[in-house]
Amino acid sequence: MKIAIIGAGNLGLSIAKGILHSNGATTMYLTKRNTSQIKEFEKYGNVIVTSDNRQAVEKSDILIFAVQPGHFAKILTEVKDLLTENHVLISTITGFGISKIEEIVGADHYIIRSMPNTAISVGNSMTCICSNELGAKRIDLAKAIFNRMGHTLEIPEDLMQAATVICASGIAFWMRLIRATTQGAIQLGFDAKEAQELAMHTCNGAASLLIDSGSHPEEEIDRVTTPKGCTIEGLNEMEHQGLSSSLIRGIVSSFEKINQIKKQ
Ligand SMILES: NC(=O)C1=CN([C@@H]2O[C@H](COP(=O)(O)OP(=O)(O)OC[C@H]3O[C@@H](n4cnc5c(N)ncnc54)[C@H](OP(=O)(O)O)[C@@H]3O)[C@@H](O)[C@H]2O)C=CC1
Ligand SMILES: O=C(O)[C@@H]1CCC=N1
Repeated sequence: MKIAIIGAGNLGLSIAKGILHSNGATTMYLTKRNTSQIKEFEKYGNVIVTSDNRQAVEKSDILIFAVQPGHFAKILTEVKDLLTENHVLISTITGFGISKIEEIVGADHYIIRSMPNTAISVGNSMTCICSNELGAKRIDLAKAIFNRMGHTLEIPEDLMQAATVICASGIAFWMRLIRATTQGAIQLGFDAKEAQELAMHTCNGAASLLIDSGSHPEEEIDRVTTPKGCTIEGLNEMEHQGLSSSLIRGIVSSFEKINQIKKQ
């Protein structure tokens, strides 16, 4: 597969690393205006770093756009005359709907919207995807690309903003929970490195339990909470302090913000 990542910033480079990690491309173009910080990627023989978006589009079949929303329309306009019937356009851009993409390049292209997260760099993204009418013919291809780098779920486009909050911003939310757990562990006597090791592997174990068993979180909680024991004591105190409520409120605030950004 010949892949171009237009906008090799935080997310674009995470995708590039995921693709390299999974040997997922025959050639990969990485573009940004200032290429000096990412030249090192050319040490991988099949990677070309350039600021020339048109060259990247001409030489690739799969185009993954990962620029800031304010830059996207200009870039699509810059390359639209080069788009052929073979190109698959995959946008990761927040709040930029399929209809807006079609307005610029036309509806006669395979257009996919995807919402991965930065864990794609280590092959463990949760990626939601949807497509335009024609793009439905390439959705399995897009799923295959993202499944090599984590887990994929096809969703209706009107859930894309919610998916951004849960999956993309979600990385930051879970990081803060891991960090807080680490701070608690330090207070209980572990050094900082061990505290983080304990926190992140326990987090990983909790998610793996649900993924492997398909069980509900409360079932797993019931298996841990000894009557009159320390777990239920801690859990109830966390809830008295608003743990679930603050998480839900944070998610809803994030969603309200994303909807404001979309209107701008
Ligand atoms: N970060 C995340 O976790 C996630 C981000 N997203 C979405 O992905 C998009 C990118 O986000 P993020 O990676 O954080 O943003 P960044 O600002 O880190 O990356 C955007 C990149 O685009 C490049 N760029 C700007 N203009 C051009 C241009 N004309 N041609 C080529 N490249 C250009 C910039 O580099 P330069 O200035 O050198 O050109 C920059 O490296 C956003 O729309 C965001 O909403 C979605 C899911 C997760
Ligand atoms: O914070 C943001 O607005 C973007 C979208 C999801 C991740 N980063």
